Amino acid sequence: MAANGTGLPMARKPLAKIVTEDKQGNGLCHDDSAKGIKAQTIDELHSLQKKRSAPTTPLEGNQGAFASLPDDERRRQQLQSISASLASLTRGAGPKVVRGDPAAKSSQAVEHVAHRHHHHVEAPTISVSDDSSLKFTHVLYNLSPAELYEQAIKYEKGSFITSSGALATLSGAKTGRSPRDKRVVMDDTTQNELWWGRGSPNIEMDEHTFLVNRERAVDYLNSLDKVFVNDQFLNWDPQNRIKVRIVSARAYHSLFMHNMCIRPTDEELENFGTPDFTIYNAGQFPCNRYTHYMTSSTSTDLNLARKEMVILGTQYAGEMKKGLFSVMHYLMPKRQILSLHSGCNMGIDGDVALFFGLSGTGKTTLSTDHNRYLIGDDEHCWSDYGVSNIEGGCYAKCIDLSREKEPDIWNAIKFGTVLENVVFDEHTREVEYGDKSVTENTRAAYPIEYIPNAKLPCIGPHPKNVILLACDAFGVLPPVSKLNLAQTMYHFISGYTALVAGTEDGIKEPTATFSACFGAAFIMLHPTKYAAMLAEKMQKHGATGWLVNTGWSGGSYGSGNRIKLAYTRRIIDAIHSGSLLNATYEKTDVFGLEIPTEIEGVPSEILRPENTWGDKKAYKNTLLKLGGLFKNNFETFTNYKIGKDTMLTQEILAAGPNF
Ligand SMILES: Nc1ncnc2c1ncn2[C@@H]1O[C@H](COP(=O)(O)OP(=O)(O)OP(=O)(O)O)[C@@H](O)[C@H]1O
Ligand SMILES: O=C([O-])CC(=O)C(=O)O
Ligand SMILES: [Ca+2]
Ligand SMILES: [Mn+2]
Repeated sequence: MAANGTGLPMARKPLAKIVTEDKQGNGLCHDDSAKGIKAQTIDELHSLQKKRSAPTTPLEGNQGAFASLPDDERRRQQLQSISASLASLTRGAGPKVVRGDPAAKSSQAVEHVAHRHHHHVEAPTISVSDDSSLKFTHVLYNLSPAELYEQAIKYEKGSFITSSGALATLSGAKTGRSPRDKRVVMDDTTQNELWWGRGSPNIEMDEHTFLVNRERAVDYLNSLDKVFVNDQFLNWDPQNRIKVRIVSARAYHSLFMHNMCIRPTDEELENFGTPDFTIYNAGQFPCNRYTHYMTSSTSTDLNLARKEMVILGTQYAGEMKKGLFSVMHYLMPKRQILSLHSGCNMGIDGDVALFFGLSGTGKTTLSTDHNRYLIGDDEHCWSDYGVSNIEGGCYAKCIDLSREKEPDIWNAIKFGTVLENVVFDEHTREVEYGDKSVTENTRAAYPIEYIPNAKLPCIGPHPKNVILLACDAFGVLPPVSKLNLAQTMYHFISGYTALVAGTEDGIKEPTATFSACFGAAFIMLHPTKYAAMLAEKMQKHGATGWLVNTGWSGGSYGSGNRIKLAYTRRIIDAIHSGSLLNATYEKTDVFGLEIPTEIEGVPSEILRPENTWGDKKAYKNTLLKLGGLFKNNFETFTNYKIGKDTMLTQEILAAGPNF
């Protein structure tokens, strides 16, 4: 490289000016012919860059809360509603809210409104004005992904654009959910309705303590220059759709929920009205350990009567997603609709499969299948009309993600996708999916339409196959077994897996876990309520149950290996196609499972776990050990009746391991 004093390589010969011919054939230098811009100043030039969003189409008739109102009035009412959401319960008014970014000069004081509320709560109202009532809270309302990217990159440390266009973020000290910090308000209604006590995820708190935490969150949010507000929907079944509002402090949280909940159209947003449920996410701010019921600085609090959730002391975005899922687990069964921690997809012939399983067992991986339509990866409802996804996006684990094994998920990680806690090359911004430096629970959250064969709207007919996924760290469960109804219910209630590290805070090594209904952390009623509904629906619609081990083979965790994803996919293919239903079966000892002798594309010897173990004695001991763990776990359920059918209850009790 030649030195020329500029640090740039020296050109050998000056390049000739590029000359183009105009119509008259005169040689013209192209940069002289460029027309001048319209702007006179830099500010004017910048103002040309952004076009005002087109006004949304006026509605015919009086279709919603805000229909037939002039635009200004509608926007004023929207702000009023947000101010009402953010109102302190101990002061007279909601904050002065103004729409737009505080950094953009033009938004200042244009549309501001303060909500005055009529008290329903017996809390002291302090009429003297305090400083908080003097300031404005800027509301960034349903921003677009591009706007949220800019907010995140400008203001949130640890936000970067990866080489594929995703937004890399850090969730802070918590990189998984904190189930021990979940609290649910116990009142006269919930005391009788919900599942409390041993084994239940619902740890009680009282209404007053909830209000203390709510006030803490609201005061924190109002002390900020700006908050993000998302108004969105849950549940693709239009009859049972829920309106949710998420108030948060971070662009990361707003983009995450934009992706995970159902995104309203402009028209739906105009008519949104009052939300059915509101989340106050003040995750950067801890709860107060002096507050009753608080056992750490993290608290995620559900109040079903107030239809509110408060988040303090954790920025892990999955808390919002799973908090809303808990709410659905309460609301839907009241309407005779079964809520499910399951993935769901549909074949070209309309055959629907549900994939149940605890975190990391393969719901997202296996429901995302290039040969089938994806209905959803994690949360569904099963009503009298079929299945519907609760969410509008997917939340995939991305540790060791590979383009070859999971191409659809790989390709979904592009502009708009939130990538949590991944490590990337500081220069190329290429993500190193194998890197666990921040956490093992790295995640990608993307809108469901980023999967090319997503089924939109995300609904489908009644399921034909119900696949229970277990990631068996002991390596003794067969790769696949066919279940009768009683066995399906037994395994559904047991909810066995080896919890893969990371998704729940504090778990570092896989261990055997039992989690009723494959999601005890999110259910609100007693597990037998959901189980009875599942049995009734499976029976009525003739669905077949399967148990698929996506975990170890040839030995336990540490000595055996995880079953190859390619084999699991062949097994799932055989379930979908119906070919496995007609295979030849033999029965296993201890668990009494029906296992097929062969499946196309899968080595037959792995279908029978004991074949794959070198040490047969160790196999037998491990099998008995796991059987014992199942028995112990199920003891708590032996006193419950499952549904109206006493026969079924007896059969379920007998469907467990026998030795
Ligand atoms: N045989 C297998 N079957 C399924 N998944 C496998 C298998 N082997 C390895 N895996 C890996 O296991 C993980 C399964 O995670 P997945 O995201 O599907 O979990 P999930 O059930 O959706 O959990 P969550 O409810 O936490 O989202 C993926 O990282 C996948 O690549
Ligand atoms: O909730 C989360 O953080 C991830 C998830 O899907 C689960 O744990 O089931
Ligand atoms: Ca998932
Ligand atoms: Mn999940």
